[in-house]
Amino acid sequence: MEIVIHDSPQRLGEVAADAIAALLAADPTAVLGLATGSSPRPVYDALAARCERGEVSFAQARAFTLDEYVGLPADHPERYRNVIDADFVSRVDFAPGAVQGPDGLATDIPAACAEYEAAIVAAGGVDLQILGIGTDGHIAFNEPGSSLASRTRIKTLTRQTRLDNARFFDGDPQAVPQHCLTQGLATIMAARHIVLLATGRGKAEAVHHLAEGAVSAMWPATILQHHPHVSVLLDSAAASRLQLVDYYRETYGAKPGWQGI
Ligand SMILES: N[C@@H]1[C@@H](O)[C@H](O)[C@@H](COP(=O)(O)O)O[C@@H]1O
Repeated sequence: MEIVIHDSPQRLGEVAADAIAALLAADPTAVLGLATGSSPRPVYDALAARCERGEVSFAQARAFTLDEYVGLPADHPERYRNVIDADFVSRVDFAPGAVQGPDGLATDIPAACAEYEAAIVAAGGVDLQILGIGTDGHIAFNEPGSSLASRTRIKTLTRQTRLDNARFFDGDPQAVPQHCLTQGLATIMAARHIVLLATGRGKAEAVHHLAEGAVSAMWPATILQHHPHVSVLLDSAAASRLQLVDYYRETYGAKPGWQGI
């Protein structure tokens, strides 16, 4: 797991955008994993700007989103599919139908989850997965206690996550759906490169567990310690509880410029 610390979220976004641009330059048909939330927005802003300048194209690429609330109407602005469209997909040149997400309105939820897993496999798997992290250490919507071997399924959100996400629902935690569909931890682990972004002191405890804690379903993101290629992009506040912070800064500072993340 590589830890990269920069104080500007824009700089973190550019580091992740560099990795995605390099991937697409090598393989224009690459498969991306997209995350909703505020943490990845600088990545999407950087990529949208590059696409507008003609420096990167998603025309042949495909993408899968991580998770979705169950039961939000198709036109609800907080439906994750609509959020990712507004934050990123509508700002670049993906072909129609190239971006898929779990169907939170499916009548047969287990079948929809199985189909989603099959679609990711049929696309050849995810080459680069963008991730955020919840304050309780969840990734996608894999809450504490999630099976470390889980696949796409329905989950119940914790009170903490509904409180955290109430800011998108006029501050009302009760308005945040109680259920979601989410890629499982094993689904996420199958991605070939994982780039996780976290900023702000509120994420410091979760980031400490992610990088330096014991692997445990109580902190689901810790499963990433078992992945061979994870890049964790942090600001100083999110990195503030890391014991080896000086070592991480020295290591990244001494890295050859050509190497990328
Ligand atoms: N399901 C999403 C996660 O995918 C995201 O990582 C997390 C943190 O969001 P933010 O980046 O806005 O802090 O929020 C939600 O719960």
